[in-house]
Amino acid sequence: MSQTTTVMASELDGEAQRLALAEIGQQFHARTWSVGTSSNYSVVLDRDPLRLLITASGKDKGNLGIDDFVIVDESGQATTPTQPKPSAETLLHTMIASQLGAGAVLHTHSVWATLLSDLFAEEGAVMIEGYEMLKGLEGIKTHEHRERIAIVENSQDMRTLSEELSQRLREGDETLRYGFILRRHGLYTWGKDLFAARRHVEILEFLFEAVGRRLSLSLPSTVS
Ligand SMILES: CSCCC(=O)C(=O)COP(=O)(O)O
Ligand SMILES: [Zn+2]
Repeated sequence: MSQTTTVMASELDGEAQRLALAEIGQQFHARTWSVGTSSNYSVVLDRDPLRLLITASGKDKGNLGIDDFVIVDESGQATTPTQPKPSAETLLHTMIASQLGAGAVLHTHSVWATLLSDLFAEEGAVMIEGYEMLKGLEGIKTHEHRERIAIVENSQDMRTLSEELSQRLREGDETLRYGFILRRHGLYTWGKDLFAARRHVEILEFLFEAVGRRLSLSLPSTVS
């Protein structure tokens, strides 16, 4: 095989993206955001038609191998029959990638996001205000900002869940600008590429922990 053919074959198969997602799994596992088999990660390989590289279902996210991924199409189906079973939550990834044009989607299961999603379920969002780290979210330029991150009731019915979220996104729901937390489940966030999506996970998980610890310490929630 010529050098050009080798490069093209490895791009099609997403080898570099597999390694990048495996590294993210190791890092998120070490941060306790992706322990056990929790979480799933995806990156867009091709846009037209959509080809998404996503973690296979039930894999240890701290120890992903090169074959622990699946290439799926826009409907969440594996593009070839010999691949492992894609994540049970694939439809959320394909919806976000196609509807928002996200280049990567990352889902984590941190303790703080899980607890806050329960605590603020009735409000329908976690409110974050006044923290410098908000500037790590795409487009936010000052700490003098209030962001509300949606809390969505958890479900095992991914088709209904992705349709519900798709509808809210079409309506321009501002609490879905950077992501959402499935109640008692975990965070979904995304970005124009893997770097931006990873940054959003790191920033949001920091902010959730800050809000959670502030409440645990009974510190006032008002910004001065
Ligand atoms: C113990 S994790 C439960 C399933 C889940 O929420 C998750 O994120 C992993 O599911 P997958 O099918 O992507 O392995
Ligand atoms: Zn999950």
